[in-house]
Amino acid sequence: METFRPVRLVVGACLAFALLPLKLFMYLVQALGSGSPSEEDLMQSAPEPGNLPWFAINIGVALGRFVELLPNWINPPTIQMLQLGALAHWKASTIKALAELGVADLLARGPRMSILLRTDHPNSVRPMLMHLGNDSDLPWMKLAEGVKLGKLPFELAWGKDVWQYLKEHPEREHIFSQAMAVQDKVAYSTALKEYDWTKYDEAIDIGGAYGSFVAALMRRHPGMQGTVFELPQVVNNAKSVWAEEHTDLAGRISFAGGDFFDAQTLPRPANGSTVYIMRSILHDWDDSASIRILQSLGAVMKGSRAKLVLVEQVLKDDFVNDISMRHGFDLHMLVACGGKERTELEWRNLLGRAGFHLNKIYPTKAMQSMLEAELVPQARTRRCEGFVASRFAYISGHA
Ligand SMILES: C[S@@+](CC[C@H](N)C(=O)[O-])C[C@H]1O[C@@H](n2cnc3c(N)ncnc32)[C@H](O)[C@@H]1O
Repeated sequence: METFRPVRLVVGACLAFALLPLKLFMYLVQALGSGSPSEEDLMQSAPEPGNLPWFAINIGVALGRFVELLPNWINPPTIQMLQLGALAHWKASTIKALAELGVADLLARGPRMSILLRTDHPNSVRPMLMHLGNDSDLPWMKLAEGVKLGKLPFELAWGKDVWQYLKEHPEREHIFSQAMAVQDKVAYSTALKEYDWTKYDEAIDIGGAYGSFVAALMRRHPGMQGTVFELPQVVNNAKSVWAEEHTDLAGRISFAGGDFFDAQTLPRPANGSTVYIMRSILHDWDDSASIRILQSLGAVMKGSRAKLVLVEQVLKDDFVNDISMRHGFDLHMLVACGGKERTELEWRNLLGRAGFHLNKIYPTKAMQSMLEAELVPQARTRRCEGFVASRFAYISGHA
């Protein structure tokens, strides 16, 4: 039987009150430091956690986890479970409804509310919340049914896979591609800083949506050429976006439409040093589809010195006590497209099975890491396969 322990209440309340002066102190420092922020400050301010030192980020994360656990000391388990199961959903649904309805735009001239939901804020998360709301809520409701039937929740909800759905609803596809650019706003420039991109003079972004990542990369490295490779209908929109938003990069960018399962349509590397980038691509797909994508990329990289950089999450092996965004996305990928987030070992195995070697993982101060990989020369792959086969024969012989 569950009991509500008064001791917990007292300890929890003490801890909460102990944190209050700290919070007040932080508000005071903020107020003294900047005064009341003007409309212009709010519109232009783009906080850059990428500039914070690692120790500050680690302390922040640890403090955050600690504070997150405080309600567990105060609320009885029944309330906690209801909050997790219902309140969290109601809060999220309200915010997604505000995003879809454009309420923050309507309030722009009124009290300063929900500024990050405004369409015109440089760090607006509105398209991401619109995608997560309108397109993804229904599939989430089909999670239990999907598990029972062994079917993808997205397909149960909409009758087709996410890529076909987006193709048939161009207005939702536009929101989805804009939502992908939100990754640059929440991940800031950390992926651009934590890896040495100067060794490349060409970057080919495979499944690059509207090319926001490659644009930021090219701006940072003025000698770099770029290519956005996408589905034909997306690449057409990408061209219009570049004609409006990235005119400073005109002449250095190319566009190619195709299908990353078909090597014939993929851009080949130029003579210099090329990096193929796949950001948030393989987490959309299960292992067998991911291997097919990697293999078609391997076919065009063959014989060149090109490298592959995946920008993806790397899950920790133990996820006890960690119902974080990372694991939330792991489930979301399953719901939305049958994909998954992967641990380091899973990435290493996946790349290995497709003929790549994972050189190194570069963590960033955002959720994603950069995984640098290169194609293993065929002779070496065959030697490895031979070695594995001989070991297998040896083990079977002794079993
Ligand atoms: C999760 S989004 C990532 C977009 C982009 N890399 C980013 O991080 O902003 C996946 C992208 O893959 C593209 N895509 C899906 N299937 C594709 C295919 N068969 N060939 C090429 N691109 C594809 C989608 O259009 C979409 O833009």
